[in-house]
Amino acid sequence: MTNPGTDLRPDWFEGIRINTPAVERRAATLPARRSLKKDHQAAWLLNAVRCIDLTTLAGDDTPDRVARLCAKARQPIAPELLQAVGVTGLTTGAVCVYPTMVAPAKRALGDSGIPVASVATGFPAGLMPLDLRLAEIRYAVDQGADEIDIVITRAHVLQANWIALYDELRAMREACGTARMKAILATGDLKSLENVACASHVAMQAGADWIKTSTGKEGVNATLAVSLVMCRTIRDHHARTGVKVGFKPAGGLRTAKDAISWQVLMAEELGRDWLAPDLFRIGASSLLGDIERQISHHVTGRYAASHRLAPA
Ligand SMILES: O=C[C@H](O)COP(=O)(O)O
Repeated sequence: MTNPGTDLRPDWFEGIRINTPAVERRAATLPARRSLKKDHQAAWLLNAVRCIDLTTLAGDDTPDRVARLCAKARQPIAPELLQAVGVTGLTTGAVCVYPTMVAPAKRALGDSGIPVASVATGFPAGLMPLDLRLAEIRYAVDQGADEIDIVITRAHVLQANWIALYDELRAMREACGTARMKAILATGDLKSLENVACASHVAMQAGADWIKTSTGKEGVNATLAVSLVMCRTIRDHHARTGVKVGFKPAGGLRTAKDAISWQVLMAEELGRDWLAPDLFRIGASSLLGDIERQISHHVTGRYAASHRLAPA
């Protein structure tokens, strides 16, 4: 399902005020929430794996590196561990690469059904003429990308130019064709939580299928406070339109604890529907290692019985 979007509706967000200390207090409690029973941690970690956009976005990426990444996406956790917990067919949610790496990724993923996401629109800064940014989207789609992770023009947000932001996002949405679109807000560049909320609303109104925090290249990337604000705008958009928009935190997520904290956020703020890859992705280049270590610990300790591994 794709988000059809709406007309630009500034009245949904203009004048929005955010109580930053309250947001930060609430975000700080999330990693320790009891809503996630310890007994079920392995299942939550396995769920995180299926929601990962396994990413390589480095200047020295090669088709060989991308092929290795795709092999990991197809088999993210050692088969003997999965066997021990009675899980089969686990893959990551997608792989995420630069546009010139889409074709090698498609080849390496074959008939696995794992989607290829491509960044586009002059990632990470987005400071290119719009026609070139749109051409880059069309190139990535032509190469076989199933999902496009676009970056917004931060200046439009900083100048509160919502019409310009909406128009560029609409054009990007159209260039994506049948590919699904993730709108990267680069929240670390946006100066305030109010700006994050306004940009989130505009992106959803313009038809973004997911809103995504960061490129991984900003000084500050995904934080729980920013994610909380974005999730509440998703909730608001859903209440107004009935459309469920997904969320993708990205940048700096490296630990199993991070994977759990963000899932608690999704479960508590948006509900269980937002714990599936259609509505939740974790953008990460180096999160799998720690998750696999923790699952290994669970398997070789007291979590080996598969009946204990269904999500709580
Ligand atoms: O979209 C994904 C990010 O670029 C990944 O950032 P990371 O390398 O900090 O995990």
